Amino acid sequence: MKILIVDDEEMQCRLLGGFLEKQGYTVSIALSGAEALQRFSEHPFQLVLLDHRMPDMPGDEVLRRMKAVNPLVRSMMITAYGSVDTAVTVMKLGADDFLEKPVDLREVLEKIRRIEQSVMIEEEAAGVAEEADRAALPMNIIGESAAMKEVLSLVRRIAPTDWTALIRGETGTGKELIARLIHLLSPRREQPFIEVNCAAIPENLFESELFGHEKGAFTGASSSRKGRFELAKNGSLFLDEVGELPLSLQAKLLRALQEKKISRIGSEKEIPVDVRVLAATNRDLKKRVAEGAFREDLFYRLNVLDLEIPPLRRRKSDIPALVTFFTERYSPRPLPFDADAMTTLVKYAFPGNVRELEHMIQRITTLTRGSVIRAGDLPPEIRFQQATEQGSLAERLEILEREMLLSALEKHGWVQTRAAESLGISERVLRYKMKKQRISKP
Ligand SMILES: Nc1ncnc2c1ncn2[C@@H]1O[C@H](COP(=O)(O)OP(=O)(O)OP(=O)(O)O)[C@@H](O)[C@H]1O
Repeated sequence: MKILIVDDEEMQCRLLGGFLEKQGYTVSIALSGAEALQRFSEHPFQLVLLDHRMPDMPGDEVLRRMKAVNPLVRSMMITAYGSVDTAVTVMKLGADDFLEKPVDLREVLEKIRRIEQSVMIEEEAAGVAEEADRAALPMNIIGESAAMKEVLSLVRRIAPTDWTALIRGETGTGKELIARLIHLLSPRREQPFIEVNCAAIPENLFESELFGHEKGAFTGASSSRKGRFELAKNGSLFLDEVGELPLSLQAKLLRALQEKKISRIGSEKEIPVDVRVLAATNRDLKKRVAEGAFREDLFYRLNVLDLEIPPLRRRKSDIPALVTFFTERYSPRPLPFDADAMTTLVKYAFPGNVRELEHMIQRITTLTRGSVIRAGDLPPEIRFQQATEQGSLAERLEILEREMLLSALEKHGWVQTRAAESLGISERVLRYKMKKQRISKP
């Protein structure tokens, strides 16, 4: 992205310009409104950072004239602290965002990256990347809903870069799947994709897992071992559940990300590591930062690209496609869901998101003997939710009965005599109820 900084304070321009260049941006500076307009007419800048108050021309006037040349230019107004009371006023001046002096560099970076993301999305909407969007994905991902289409579109745009991405979303929404997709769409696709589940590794083993160790570095280190950073060399490192990373390790991770070098435990030698880091969390990391449980600097380092995967209940139009997709995956024979069953599923909130749906289909396809799945075949929690909303006593009892039958049968390895005994009914009654509830041994 090409950025123009306009401010009559030269020091301010140089400071900001130097910082943004280090972040990989192409930066030019102009020390007056007139100079800015001159430069703007000569170069296609995509973003302008403008001081609101300049001696020769107010910032908003400069911006107005720039927009006459290029209406798509993005802008941020820099205002003296407290001089413009609300963001709304700045937006009225025509800017996309604003910054207050003294400028906080990290804030600038965060805001610029947000603008970049929104530019990408807009270009997408304008059809710039329509062709790329139609190209098949290198893996099976269902994305029928507008929300998922937007996620996939953003993924296609950011995949070729080396930027770190923070993938946020509730459990089971598909964060890991998206991380793998980013890797497969990136120039690193032939290189390893290495996963680290930050919640699963005990704190005392973490450093060694991530950075490796030399022989004899600690008791039990009988041979030297590469850490996952090294294993991911030239590829991508996926830090799952990054919010669980112990504070003691956050500083070490940050250093590795900043310096792009690591040292194994027990060695002074620095090993360069070229990895792209993708992180995922189902926690509110900003809140963790506020609570002091997560380092703010690490958060900004990871959150260069912010990808949010919406929960399934907010993209219900994906449910039918996912149902078909998983049924085809798990059922050896065609097994359609009737309209009633599908409606029941679409109404359900899926607190466990796509993973819950996947497991449910896996279970149903093995348990059901019929050739069509009906609402009655759905697990009790799904039917029960419906029943609590609208069901009669008889319906609720039926659901409860099904749940009890299934759990007794599973508990007793589908030995009907024992299941019947545990339920306090005869085997004949059990068989009758199983037939009525369309339950058969998987
Ligand atoms: N859009 C999708 N299309 C097809 N399969 C999906 C989709 N989203 C998720 N899945 C499947 O759902 C399951 C859960 O996805 P995944 O493990 O990526 O979720 P997650 O958000 O990383 O979960 P967690 O937070 O628990 O780690 C996986 O088997 C994945 O393949």
